[in-house]
Amino acid sequence: MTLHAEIAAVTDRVIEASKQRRAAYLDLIRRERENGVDRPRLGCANLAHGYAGTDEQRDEMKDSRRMNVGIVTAYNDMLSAHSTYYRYPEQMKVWALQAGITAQVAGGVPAMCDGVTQGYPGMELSLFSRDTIALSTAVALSHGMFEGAALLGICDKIVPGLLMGALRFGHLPTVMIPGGPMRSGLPNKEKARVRELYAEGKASREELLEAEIAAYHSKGTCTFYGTANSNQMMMEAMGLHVPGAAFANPGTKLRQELTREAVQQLARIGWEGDDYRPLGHCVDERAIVNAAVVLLATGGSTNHLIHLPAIARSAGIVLDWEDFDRLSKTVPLITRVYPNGSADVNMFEDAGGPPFVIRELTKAGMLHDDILTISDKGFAAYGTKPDIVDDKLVWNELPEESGDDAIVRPVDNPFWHEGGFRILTGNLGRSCIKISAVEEDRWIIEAPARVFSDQLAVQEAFKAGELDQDVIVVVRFQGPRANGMPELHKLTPPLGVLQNRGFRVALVTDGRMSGASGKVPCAIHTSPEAKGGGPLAKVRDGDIIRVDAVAGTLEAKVDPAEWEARDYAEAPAEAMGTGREIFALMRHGANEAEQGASALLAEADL
Ligand SMILES: O=C(O)[C@H](O)[C@@H](O)[C@H](O)[C@H](O)COP(=O)(O)O
Ligand code: SF4
Repeated sequence: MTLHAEIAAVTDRVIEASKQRRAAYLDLIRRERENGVDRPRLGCANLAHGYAGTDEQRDEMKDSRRMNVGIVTAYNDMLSAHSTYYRYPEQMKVWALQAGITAQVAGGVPAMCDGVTQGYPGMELSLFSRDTIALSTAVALSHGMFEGAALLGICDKIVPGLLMGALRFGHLPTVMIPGGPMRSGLPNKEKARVRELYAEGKASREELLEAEIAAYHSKGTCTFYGTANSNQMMMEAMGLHVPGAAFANPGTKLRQELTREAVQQLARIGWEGDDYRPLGHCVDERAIVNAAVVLLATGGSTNHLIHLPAIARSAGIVLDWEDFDRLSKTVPLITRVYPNGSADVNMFEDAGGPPFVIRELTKAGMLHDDILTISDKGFAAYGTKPDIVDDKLVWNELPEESGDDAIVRPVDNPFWHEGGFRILTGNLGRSCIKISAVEEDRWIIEAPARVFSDQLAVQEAFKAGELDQDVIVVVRFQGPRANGMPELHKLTPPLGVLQNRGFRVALVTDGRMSGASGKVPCAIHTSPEAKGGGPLAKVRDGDIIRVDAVAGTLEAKVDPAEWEARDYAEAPAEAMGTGREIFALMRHGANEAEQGASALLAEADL
């Protein structure tokens, strides 16, 4: 397969931009393998402490020829997606012994459910929970007791955080182990309809709660194609899962066997054997470009415009929004999964799922098919479908045709000839917009601004009928250094109602939206952020603003001399409560969204 010229050119740009950092990273993980903290170097007391917690396996663990796997788990009952991990370590320890290795829980990491905190103060810890997870992963693996790692995480910031931490131990072979989506409940579009009725006072709270519970009804990942499920698609394209593991439902034989295979595959790629596959070699510039390509081809979450650069930097790789913009102009949109359509991930999986996407993009030369995957079947395996036949895990070729061309299509018959992402630039800064879920007649919005400093005030203004007009809602001081860059997804229903009423509306913010946000045009991640002097701090009510996703511009149409002379609005005081005050260190040190919005990376000069 010949690689598409633009994919090759963007990859070369990433390689060039990463040269020094990547060389330093590869040297670090070489040194860590040769003389880092690991079991052979630990003293007897240290080892005794390390074995005591799993004394039932002490004899096997003392046999240092056996690989010991460190399990890092994000289990909790707050995320429906992660509640499925409850018994995983127990099972994995048994499967490890069967594979001639051992496994221990190296540590747990925190995980926030953005669905629970959406619209509430906890959401201001959401982005920084990613870096907290990275730190917790490093604490777990710093015990030096492991020759491999298994990372149990699925949702939004958890996969990025786990990878950011584990990549600093990139000398270890590492697999990502997903848990799968819950089965389909109330369709996402129906859920959104009831929300809009409630926002208009046409549905009761009881009716809304019933609809929400019918949508989010059991263990497993939510079924919309948001940040969590975008993670799974990207992990497949990076070859960090067992092939095709993304969307098998929890509690099924297939899910169990995929997890067993992950443990057994780790045993096969350990560093003593001749098939050593360290994480830091798997995650290279090509794997990162693969992740960006599948994100764009599937209309994935805009949060990955922040998380993927952060993951990349943790491996010495520099990826920026220009790379995304260029890839988006080349990579076609070949899936329609909510919010970019009405199907959910279970229907996407049944129609062909990630294997279909990977096979089709590979055939079109849009993916690097020579990356080092954790599977020894090679990258082509990620274009095949796992199944249980005669009680055994097998991989089958997919049918040539899509199982449903309203959900997933081949590259030569896409839903749209390009991905759904654009950079916007202008006198309001550098911003991102995802238009794959926005009607084409709303890609250019020009209207008077209404300016807010928090999302609750927007909801109050909506309820008071103050927004019933063409309007560009500006919500500023939502950047990482202001209040932790929360998602403003609770604004989707009121803005959607205004749009349904026929008004021309758009959102402009230095904050984020959810991967589940869709139909309203939103210019997000606007940088430099308002706090500290970004241009959004100059906007005033009534300014005419133009969001133009066709030309790629974001402008306040204000006389330049007046604009120049304007003062910056004062940032609100930093909030207290819900633990926000102890995250000040992460706010104060955060770099720009395009670099990952991370104090961790900024301070470590990554
Ligand atoms: O980026 C994402 O995918 C979102 O953060 C998602 O994880 C979050 O849970 C949303 O809030 C869910 O959508 P609803 O709030 O509409 O249920
Ligand atoms: S997808 Fe979002 S709402 Fe669903 S479990 Fe994960 S974090 Fe929570």
